[in-house]
Amino acid sequence: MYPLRRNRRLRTNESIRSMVRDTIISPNDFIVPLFIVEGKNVKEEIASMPGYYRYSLDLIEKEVKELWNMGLKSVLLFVKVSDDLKDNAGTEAINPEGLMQRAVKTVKNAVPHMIVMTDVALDPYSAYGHDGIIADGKILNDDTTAVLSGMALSHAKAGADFVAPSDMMDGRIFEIRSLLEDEGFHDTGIMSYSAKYASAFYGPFRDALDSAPVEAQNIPGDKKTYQMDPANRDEAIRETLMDIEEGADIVMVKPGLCYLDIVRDIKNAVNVPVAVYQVSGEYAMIKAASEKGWLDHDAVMMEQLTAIKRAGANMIASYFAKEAVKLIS
Ligand SMILES: NCc1[nH]cc(CCC(=O)O)c1CC(=O)O
Ligand SMILES: [Mg+2]
Repeated sequence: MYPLRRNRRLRTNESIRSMVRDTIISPNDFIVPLFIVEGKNVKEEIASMPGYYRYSLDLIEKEVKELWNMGLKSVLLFVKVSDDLKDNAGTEAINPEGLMQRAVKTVKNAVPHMIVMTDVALDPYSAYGHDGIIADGKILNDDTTAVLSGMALSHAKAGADFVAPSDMMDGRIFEIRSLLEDEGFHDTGIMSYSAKYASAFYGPFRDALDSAPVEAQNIPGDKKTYQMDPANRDEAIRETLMDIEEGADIVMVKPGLCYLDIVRDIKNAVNVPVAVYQVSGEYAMIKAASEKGWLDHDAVMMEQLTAIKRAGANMIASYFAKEAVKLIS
């Protein structure tokens, strides 16, 4: 009881605060998302993600070497596909000479020990911006998972360390794991976007890849029939436990900040590493508010990353990875 207990004693100065601090951000915490485009010498800033760029393959080499030298150990690759290669079947997604497949080789060549993760989903390849094949007013689940497993296999063949299915079709982890095992890719891991919500915070990402879903064939221009309802909590545990049973090595909660209750629920419920994706809209909010002078950029960035880790994240996919590591080193 007060005055025997005075909580402020442990906050007296930075020395004692650092000794009692629970959560420390380090370069090992991060997965760095990278946006890749065709072309040469391309480094274009994404309008709704100030300070974040799309790179052509020749410049990606230099970028991943820089990341590695900063202590960052993992990248998550996304490709921007030109409109003429998009269709309803995701044909280009399994092209062994596609941009993603070449990107994996480029990164592994440049920095062999960098953990390369690849996005597995049809939306960048879909004429409709959907993560699945569409027909008769529906997103076809099982036809889609058949393509996704082929896509994952082609990434594994290119040298990906982990494939990261971000689509939320049912059963895709099982389909992918089974095909990877059948084809001898026992060591290729799966990081599953297992609890991914139908969030409005993905807007800037869809600008980055020109992949926003459109209304077509009686299907609305949103992803609510496959991504989760932000109102639901227990469903996130069900989704996550199923993906672990189906063979996921790492599970993920996405987005981050608004879903930290889910992160903690899942952290308590599973015994595999939990990743959190601090998504494009979360990045954009901090950039916009700090450009206006309304928030302290670095302080808010570190506070949010710390909160995500404190909630239970073993790793964080974040567009702030480089800036955060620069700040703490
Ligand atoms: N399957 C696509 C995918 N993979 C990662 C993100 C969002 C990432 C971000 O906003 O930073 C999305 C967008 C979506 O589901 O529409
Ligand atoms: Mg699922």
